[in-house]
Amino acid sequence: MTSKHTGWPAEIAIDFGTANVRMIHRDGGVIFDEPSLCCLAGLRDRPRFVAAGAPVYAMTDRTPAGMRVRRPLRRGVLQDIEAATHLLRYAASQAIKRRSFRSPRVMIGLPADVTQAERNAMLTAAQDAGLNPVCFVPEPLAAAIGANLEIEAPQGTIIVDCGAGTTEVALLSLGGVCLTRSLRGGGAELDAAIIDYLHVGHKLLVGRGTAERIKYAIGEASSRGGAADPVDVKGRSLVSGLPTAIRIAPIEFAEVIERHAQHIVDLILEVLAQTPPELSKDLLGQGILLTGGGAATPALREKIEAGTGLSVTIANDSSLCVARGLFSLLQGGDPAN
Ligand SMILES: Nc1ncnc2c1ncn2[C@@H]1O[C@H](COP(=O)(O)OP(=O)(O)OP(=O)(O)O)[C@@H](O)[C@H]1O
Repeated sequence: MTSKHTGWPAEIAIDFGTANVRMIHRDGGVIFDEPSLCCLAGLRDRPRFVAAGAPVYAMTDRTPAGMRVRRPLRRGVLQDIEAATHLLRYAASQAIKRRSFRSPRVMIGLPADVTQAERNAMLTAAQDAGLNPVCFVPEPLAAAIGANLEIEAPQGTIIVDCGAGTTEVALLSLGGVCLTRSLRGGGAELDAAIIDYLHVGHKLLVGRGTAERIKYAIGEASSRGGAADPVDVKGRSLVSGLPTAIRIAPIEFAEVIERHAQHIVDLILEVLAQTPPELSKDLLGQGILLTGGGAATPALREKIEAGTGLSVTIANDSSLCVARGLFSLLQGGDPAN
């Protein structure tokens, strides 16, 4: 069936994020969901593919000389076409193992405010990986469809897609994006802020994976009402140079998390200030929907509610909203119709 959003039918769709890449098949749903990582070895001008996706997660920050873990996207933007091509080729080969399709028509989600250069870079990576032809879909639209929002209605809806490298706020109505603002930063920047805090405040050096786990632990503790439970943190002491473990009360990270959430609140306020009055009025009833993996960031919902006066809902399985929306678009429509 032809998708009304793309004009032609696609067999597979890709949600290529800063942290995770998901490949979705028209008949099989999400058939690949792994970290956006690629490991290459050897000469810089002629690198050899070692691994991509999930196996590379454990290699991060642990590679020997001559081997490098590369992240194709940074802050939501494709910055390493070579690594992206390897990762897409690997993802497609894993998917093809389970499905039989050749040179599939592909739909790729991109930030709504993507530049032509960024779009061209993604097109090159996909084509070099043997994925052709390619069409693009705005990610906030896919996220809204995946969250079962009635996007076709003549009614304003605000969606905030909280990814690892981008945070996008989009005002949607009548099946399209009316207004969008994005922050080239997301959950990965919060991880970096946690690393900085431990560095300066505790003279402890930790890696990105540890910082991300601290973030999850704080969120879990506060969701089960145990916000005071200390979090175990392991790393290298900057004073002794030795492996070190310390226990930290989550409250210590409150300021770091607050600063991160305030950037998102400011972005939403920017969109609200430019929203036409009829759509603005709709938001009093509709509220704001959070999607993306970062939607569960501790205290984010409360901070947005306090800053905007609007109700905030976190979508179910928020990190999979874009993938679910792309799946729906592959089938030529959206669940709202
Ligand atoms: N429970 C949680 N609490 C806080 N953050 C979370 C949680 N689960 C996932 N995240 C964060 O969500 C981010 C990944 O979300 P997602 O998969 O939507 O991003 P992405 O699509 O890869 O990135 P982008 O769209 O920005 O390029 C990571 O930064 C991760 O740490």
